[in-house]
Amino acid sequence: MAAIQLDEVTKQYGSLTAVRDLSLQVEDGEIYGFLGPNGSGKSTTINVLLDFVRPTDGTAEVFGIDCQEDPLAVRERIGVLPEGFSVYDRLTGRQHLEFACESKAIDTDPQSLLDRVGLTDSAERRASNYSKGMKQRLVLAMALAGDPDLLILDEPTTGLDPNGARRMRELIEAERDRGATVFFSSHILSQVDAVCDRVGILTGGELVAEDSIDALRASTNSVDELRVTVAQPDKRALEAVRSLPGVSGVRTDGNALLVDCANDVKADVIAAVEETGVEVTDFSIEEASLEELFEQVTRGTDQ
Ligand SMILES: Nc1ncnc2c1ncn2[C@@H]1O[C@H](COP(=O)(O)OP(=O)(O)OP(=O)(O)O)[C@@H](O)[C@H]1O
Repeated sequence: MAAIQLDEVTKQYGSLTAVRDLSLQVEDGEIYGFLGPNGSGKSTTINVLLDFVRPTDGTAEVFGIDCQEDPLAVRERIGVLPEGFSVYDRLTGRQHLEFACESKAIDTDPQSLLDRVGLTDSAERRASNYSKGMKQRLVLAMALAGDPDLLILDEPTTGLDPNGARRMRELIEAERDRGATVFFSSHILSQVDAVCDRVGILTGGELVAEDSIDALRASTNSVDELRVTVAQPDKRALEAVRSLPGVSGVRTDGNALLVDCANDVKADVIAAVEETGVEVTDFSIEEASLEELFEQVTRGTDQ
């Protein structure tokens, strides 16, 4: 059974369509990155899953339970880091976790949850004195209480420094290893690459692409940079590469040729250099950045 099943979900706010005809399925045990620029409908979709928002049309299910018909049963299966999370200023970190464990009727040790999110030393401090990143980790610890089957994280890496973002990735992976499904939204693409099994890209409320990042890279004609190091730089090699179809630019950097080329012509580039009698001593590939990939997929939408 799918962890999340959306069928033709549409949400309209008056004349504005925030989500249009959205169908997607997240498998049990998957890490799914829900990507899109600001205002593309990510939070609206998450709010439909949580029944904070009623869809105008279509259905949403979590582990086969209808999100609108039985939201409480859905809530029992999930842990949530909402977009506009807030903390209780007067409670300490530990008290937050005690409250979360009590309200979920579980006897997990709050300390173990605080340890997992790196708040061990701040457990007795009031949350009002926490930094934004610490508050976010605290809310995340509350979401982890009770080992939910599905974690829904709305922009979990926003506001985190690189260390915090790395820790978040590790935590997401640990949750997956435990057997949980993780569904998280982001517009910071470089932070999802390493962690997602699949991504869905939303623009203007519509799903415009869905696949693994590698497959998305292969399916768009994103331009990679190939660095070909040669024993002896030679003008003939430069000309031979420049005339190849699929090559959009060539320049030299010391003993290397830097070639902007489509994914499927890299072998041709190396062969063309060798055919001129120039020895290739090394080569490496700089893949198109996720931002470029994202730009390609979402191009033409007016966000
Ligand atoms: N309660 C509401 N009333 C009217 N319009 C809304 C409401 N909530 C969201 N919208 C609109 O719906 C669209 C989608 O918003 P949503 O918050 O789902 O996008 P998002 O992808 O989560 O954006 P962000 O990354 O900025 O959080 C936007 O145009 C937004 O202005």
